[in-house]
Amino acid sequence: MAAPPATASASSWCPSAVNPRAAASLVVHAPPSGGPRRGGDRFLGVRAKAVSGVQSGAVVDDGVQRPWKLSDARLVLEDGSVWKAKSFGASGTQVGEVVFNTSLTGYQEILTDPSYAGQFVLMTNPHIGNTGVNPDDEESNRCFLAGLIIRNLSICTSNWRCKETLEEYLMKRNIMGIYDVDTRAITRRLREDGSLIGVLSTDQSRTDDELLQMAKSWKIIGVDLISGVTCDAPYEWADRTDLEWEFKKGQSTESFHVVAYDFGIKHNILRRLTSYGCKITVVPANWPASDVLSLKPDGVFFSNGPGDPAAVPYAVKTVQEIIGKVPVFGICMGHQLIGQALGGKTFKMKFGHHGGNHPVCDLRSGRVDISAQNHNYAVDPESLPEGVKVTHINLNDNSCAGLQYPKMKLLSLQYHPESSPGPHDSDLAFGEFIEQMKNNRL
Ligand SMILES: NC(=O)CC[C@H](N)C(=O)O
Repeated sequence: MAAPPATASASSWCPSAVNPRAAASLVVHAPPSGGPRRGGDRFLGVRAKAVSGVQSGAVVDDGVQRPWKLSDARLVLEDGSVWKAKSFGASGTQVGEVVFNTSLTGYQEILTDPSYAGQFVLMTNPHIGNTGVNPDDEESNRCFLAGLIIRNLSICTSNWRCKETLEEYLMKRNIMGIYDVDTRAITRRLREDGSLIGVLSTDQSRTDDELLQMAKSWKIIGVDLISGVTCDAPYEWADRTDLEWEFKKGQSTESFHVVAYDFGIKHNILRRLTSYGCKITVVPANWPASDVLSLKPDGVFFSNGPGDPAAVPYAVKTVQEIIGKVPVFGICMGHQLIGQALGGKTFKMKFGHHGGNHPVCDLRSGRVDISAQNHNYAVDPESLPEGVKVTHINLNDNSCAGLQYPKMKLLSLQYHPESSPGPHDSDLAFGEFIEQMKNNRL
């Protein structure tokens, strides 16, 4: 393992100063704290019970005896950078794509969003874990992501809904987490070089080179990740947003039967559709379009989901067979599949959009919403046929954030009107889908 740069200082860690691509060799980055910091390492005693290999006894590292461990995990990125960190949650070795999420909180919803399958989520907010975890904020029944990367793990939890700590939660679900790593430096690198594949390991017997080779030989583009997260069989969904939390005024009087394709669906999409008066049948990603249409639904919903939309031609074909026959609404992966089904192209973005603070403009009204986003791919509007309207753009980079094709009674959004986590500004999009189904009845 190469030694940290001799002149390691805050500025020498910035990607332009120490760029492993330029150096063409492994560059090791020590944890930013370099040892116990106020609060942070009092935590070691608490963690010792849960995490194997972390003891509060003296540790000899680099020939120096200290009462704490400098690091017990490594994140090795495909560009050759090695980031030493402390582990919490599961131990082991895991490969995935590293993306950064700019939400201030909502880590539990992020952990259970199936669209993160195959990815490590790095939270840019430095303080994570302070609200613990509760049974109500799950966005699916499992954590599908590769792991969680954070700067500081809160030493205590203080929320009236908290039932367990973030660490206990990750341990139970066998998900790896690391903290005490320079998340800001990694984020700057991802912004400069684009999303990177990484390997996270607590296994000291593996060399940095081995982990680097693992990262370099792993692929996420062109892989069908939907089949690993979709449900096995159809089911009915009837839960609405709890009245305690409901912010929509007025009760829905009319009821609509919606079939929702589960490409990795988030629970809050189902809750919001139900709150707007929908009765929902959820079907697996490979459910035949003919079976769905034979149910004579008022509308069909195409959900969010992980991975590359170009890697799931079966789903594109399904969308093609349904659009134009009944009103449809797509969110995120659903939006991308609609784009492809219309004959358009999707492409991989440099580092994607992940966070609850993305400004989106509805070009029809000029209204700007602050939105929740989580995607690495986008629809190329130039590739769409005439008549398809780009209704929304992301104001950070002008990328396509929404489509409408009145001829086909079709609406779609690249971002997440259901939020969870994130602002509720775009909730009215569900109302637009309802209006579309209403008008189709007339
Ligand atoms: N949230 C989602 O549906 C993600 C869509 C797609 N997997 C992407 O990364 O672009």
